Amino acid sequence: MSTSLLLVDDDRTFSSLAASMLSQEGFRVRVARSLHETRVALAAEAPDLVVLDRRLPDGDGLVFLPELRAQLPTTVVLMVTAHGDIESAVEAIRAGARDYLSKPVEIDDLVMRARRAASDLQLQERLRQAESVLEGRHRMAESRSPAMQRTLQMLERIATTPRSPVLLLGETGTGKAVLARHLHALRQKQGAFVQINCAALPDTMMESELFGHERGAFTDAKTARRGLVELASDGLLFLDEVGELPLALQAKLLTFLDKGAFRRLGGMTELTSTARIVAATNKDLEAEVTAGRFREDLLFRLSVFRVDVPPLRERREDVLPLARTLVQELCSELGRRPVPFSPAAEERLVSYPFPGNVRELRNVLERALVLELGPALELQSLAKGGGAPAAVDPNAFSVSGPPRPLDEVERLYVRHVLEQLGGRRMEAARALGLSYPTFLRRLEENPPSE
Ligand SMILES: Nc1ncnc2c1ncn2[C@@H]1O[C@H](COP(=O)(O)OP(=O)(O)OP(=O)(O)O)[C@@H](O)[C@H]1O
Repeated sequence: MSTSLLLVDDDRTFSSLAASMLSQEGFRVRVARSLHETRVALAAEAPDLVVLDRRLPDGDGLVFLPELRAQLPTTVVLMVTAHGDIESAVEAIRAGARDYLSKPVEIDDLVMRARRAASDLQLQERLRQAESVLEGRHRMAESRSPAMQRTLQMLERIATTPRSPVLLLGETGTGKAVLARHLHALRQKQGAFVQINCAALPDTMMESELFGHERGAFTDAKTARRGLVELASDGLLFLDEVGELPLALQAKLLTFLDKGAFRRLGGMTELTSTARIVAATNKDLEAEVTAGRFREDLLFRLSVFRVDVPPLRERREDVLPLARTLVQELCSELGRRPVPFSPAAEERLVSYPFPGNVRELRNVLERALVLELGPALELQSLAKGGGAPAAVDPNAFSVSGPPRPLDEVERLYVRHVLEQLGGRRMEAARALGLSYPTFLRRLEENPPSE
């Protein structure tokens, strides 16, 4: 999404020239020539950025600033003041303006400052998104099993070491992302926890996402952008599905791991970051090395600390406590009172193999909470198959009601296959004959009802 900007200025020549330059830079620009027009424009659509002149025909922009800030606290304001009027500039900053420009305003300067504000805004948005994705998904249930206890003790020791990389190995849905987050919390660092799925983006986008790009590095690169490696400095960068990282990027990651240094896409300057890298995979990386898809030297480098995350069937003691925690969490999301398990449901839970691990457990519970209406959860669906179906039964898929558009049916089918395979995404992609990135995209177009 491009940044929306409201330019408040009554000088017609200046405002139309500035508006056209800013539009060329990719901003969505509207112009207001008075405070009245500004109020109307703000009510119609909240802009990301406002460039606000002081002297307007029906009032003073600086007097209006507190009203604007109260109405739209996240909108960034650049104040335009008279030449040499330092006092107003200071007052504007105190009242919450991000920056100020003195008259006569150079259009290049205006564009540069607007660009800088926009890139700060995008950064905040990306961090907010990364955090909201994680929120509610990293709460770790208590674990009693010896297998998980060993894993957690190892993480505690690793947390005391400085920056060596960590490789989390385990089947899908075992909680590798949850453990990466836990390691970040144990380290008590100031930096952010940032995560990315290495299969989710095409190669060049992945490079720019990870290492950032300079302005003009490619056609759409209107502004320079910091990559996740920079954003996670003094924090932790979690690379999920690292086995899917393209070979060229594997080389770049290796250089970063060796030297802590990297270059943005299209950049000449060597930058540094103190992000700790934690990678995860459910693939056999040794086999990937043999097949020529994964660099052996990167595997060595990532393997300083290899942590096995046990599948749920090897830690049955954890199933019931986990199930109770997850039910509580799901009930609060659904705005319901917690529902207990019937004794038969508890038995089913401990004997079911959960090939999709904790993710499958969560899915089973969520479905039951929505579909079962009794006073206790029975989890009959676990009794029927005695295990997740080994293959997808296409006959089990039906769409009732009036004819639906083909893409909608396709989306429903993708979801259906994933459910039949107990939430195991890699297997679902394979069953559908889709590449993993394509599968993830289809899935995102069709989010589960969580
Ligand atoms: N110890 C735990 N406590 C609470 N929830 C957990 C725990 N472990 C896993 N989960 C939940 O199970 C689901 C899957 O966990 P997560 O995404 O961490 O698995 P993963 O091993 O990274 O999976 P994949 O390899 O498919 O990316 C998430 O909804 C997560 O919140």
